[in-house]
Amino acid sequence: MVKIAPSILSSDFSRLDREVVEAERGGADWIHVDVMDGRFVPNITIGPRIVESIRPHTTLPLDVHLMIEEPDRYIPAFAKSGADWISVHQEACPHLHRTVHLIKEQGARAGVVLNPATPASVLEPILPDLDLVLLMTVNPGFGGQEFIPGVLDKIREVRERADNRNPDLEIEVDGGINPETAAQTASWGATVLVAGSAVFGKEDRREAIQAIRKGAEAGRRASR
Ligand SMILES: O=C(CO)[C@@H](O)[C@H](O)COP(=O)(O)O
Ligand SMILES: [Fe+2]
Repeated sequence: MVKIAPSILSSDFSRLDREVVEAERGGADWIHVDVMDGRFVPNITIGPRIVESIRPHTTLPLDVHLMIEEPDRYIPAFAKSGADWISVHQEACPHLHRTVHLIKEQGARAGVVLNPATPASVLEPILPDLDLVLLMTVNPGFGGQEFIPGVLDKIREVRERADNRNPDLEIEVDGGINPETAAQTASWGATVLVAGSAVFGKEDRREAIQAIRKGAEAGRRASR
C-alpha cells in the first residue's frame, strides 16, 4: 500500500499539536517535517525543538526532510528529538556515505533527497545503504508549488536501479502532490507520497487524505 505523509509545512503552526492529531485521525501514515535553514533553500522553518514538541502527539513515524547545509552538525539533535526517518540532500553532502551512516548510527532510518535537476545516477554507489530515496517533484523551499512532470521518469529509474540491489527501498515523492499527481507518481513506482497544501489547505483533512489515497491506489493498479 502506498503511504501518505502530510507535510506540516502547510499546517497552522500555532496549533501544530492538533494539526498532527487531525492528520493521524484522518488516516495519514507518516508525518513529514520540512526543515529549512535559509541557506540551502531560501526559506527558514523549524528545528529539533519543534520535532520534540510534536513527538508526544502522534504515534506515526516522523519523516524529517533536512533542507540544510552541513546536515551532519544537526543529525544527532534531530534523531534525539524523535525523528524516525532522516533524509539529507545529496546536493548538500560532499561526504554522503559518511552522512548516511551517521543517520543510521543515531538510530534513525536514512534517506537521500534529489532535487529535480539531479540525476538518479548519483545514487549508484550508495543505493544499497539507503532506506529511502526522496525525489523532489518541485524545487525545494516552499509549499504550494506546481508538480514538475519531468521527474516521473526518475521514479522509474530509481525503482529499476533498486530492484536488484535494494528491493525494500522506499521511494518518496515531494511537491505538488494532489489526487492526480498521486496517481501518476504511484503508477511509476512511488511508495510514499508527501502532501502539504493538498492536506492542510483543505478544511476536511480526512477527506483530503482519502482523495490522495484513492488517486494513489488507482495509479498502483495502472502501474507501468
Ligand atoms: O519539501 C517540501 C518543499 O520544499 C515539501 O515537503 C512541501 O511541504 C510540499 O508542499 P506541497 O507542494 O505538497 O504543498
Ligand atoms: Fe519536504
